[in-house]
Amino acid sequence: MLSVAEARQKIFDLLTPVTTELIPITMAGQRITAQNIYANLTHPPAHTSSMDGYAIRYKDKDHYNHFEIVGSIPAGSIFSKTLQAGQCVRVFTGSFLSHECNCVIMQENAELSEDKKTVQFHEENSQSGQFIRPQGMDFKLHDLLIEKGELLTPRHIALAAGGNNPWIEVSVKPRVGILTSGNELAMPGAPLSAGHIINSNLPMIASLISAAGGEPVMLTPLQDKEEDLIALLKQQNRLDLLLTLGGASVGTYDLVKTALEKAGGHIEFWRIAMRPGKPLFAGNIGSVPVIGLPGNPVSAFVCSVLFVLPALSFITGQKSGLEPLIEQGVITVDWPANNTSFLLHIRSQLDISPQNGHLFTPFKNQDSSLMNVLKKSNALFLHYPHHAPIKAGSACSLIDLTRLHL
Ligand SMILES: Nc1nc2c(c(=O)[nH]1)N[C@H]1C(S)=C(S)[C@@H](COP(=O)(O)OP(=O)(O)OC[C@H]3O[C@@H](n4cnc5c(N)ncnc54)[C@H](O)[C@@H]3O)O[C@H]1N2
Ligand code: MOO
Repeated sequence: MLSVAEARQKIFDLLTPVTTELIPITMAGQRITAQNIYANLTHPPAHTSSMDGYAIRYKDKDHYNHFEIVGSIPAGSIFSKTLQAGQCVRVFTGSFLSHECNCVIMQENAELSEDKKTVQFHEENSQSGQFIRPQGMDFKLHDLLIEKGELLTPRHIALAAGGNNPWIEVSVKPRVGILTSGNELAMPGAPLSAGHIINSNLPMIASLISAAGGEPVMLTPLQDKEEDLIALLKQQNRLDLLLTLGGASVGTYDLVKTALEKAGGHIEFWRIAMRPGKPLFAGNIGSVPVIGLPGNPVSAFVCSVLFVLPALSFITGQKSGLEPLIEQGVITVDWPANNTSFLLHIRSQLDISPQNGHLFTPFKNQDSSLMNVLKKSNALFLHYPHHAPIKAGSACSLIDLTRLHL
């Protein structure tokens, strides 16, 4: 059976990066940059005041009791004169300053004369350059602001926009088809007959795809009927990735793999040495890569973390963010040996505090159908194959799901 790393590499080999598109900066939030973004101007464009007050020549500070006010620079305007000895100019936060203005005194430390033509400063310790943002302090023309492959968070959007980039080249959102099947499944809210359970995987995986920057394409849920599966699979040629859910195992009604082959598709591998998620398969139908997720909700979720999110990163060229990061945490309870050849992903509650660091507690019931345990789990503890029992207080590997916003 393949290891997780081998299976992930085989999935990458099936994938093709999406194309790119040019979109307005106002629409570019949460997208992945397809090109480096550069500064089209310098920011700030000039020396600017960071306070409301008066700008002076610092060298005049100790030589004058009263400074003559020779002008005012409201935001959006330019001061065209050059300050002479003993002169000052009224400034506001963001005012552009000429080069000889190298000290700003806050208005709280200034006393205007009655005729408002002069001002006296009561500030002992003013420094040269105080309350002045030098030209280009943030970035300079042609500076690299954001690299290709970065996720555009609101922080990135501020920088790209501030660098005067009205249009951004981004990766097209990958269209990810989601195909659920099973006679027992009814969508939330649909009439329920005896023997039915709710199709929770479809909403779960759709929300996971959206959260990861993809466009979920929810295909009509099917019954366990091979001909219907074949017909639907044959139509899927406009997707960047197809996820099937359920029917991946060995039961009489686990038809998805054979349906894929009969529809003209190909299975690259089936089964991996992990739990939950052992029956995962991957392949393709025409140009569309297919990942076959197991039907148990927890298995589908864990496989999505380990395989679907990295696949989306690969397709969009995202450099970091969706890869599950393996960290260390300290287990709070004794945990039995892993006597299997499977890498176990144990659902756990992780608590991070400055006093205790990363402490985690696995849930006792690790059944892969339990959505309630999954909801409470913010971490997956990696229990390696053939590992001895673990004592409380030992350091272990884990994946912090909150880092993936899951
Ligand atoms: N004899 C064996 N039986 C099973 C094996 C095995 O190796 N030998 N593997 C087990 C493992 S591990 C898993 S995981 C499951 C996966 O099976 P399938 O991928 O074939 O999934 P189904 O049989 O279709 O469903 C499993 C389980 O999940 C429920 N389910 C399915 N789809 C949904 C959905 N969209 N929303 C909510 N719940 C869903 C389904 O009702 C079943 O209860 O196989 C084991 N069996
Ligand atoms: O691997 Mo299954 O996914 O253990 O429930």
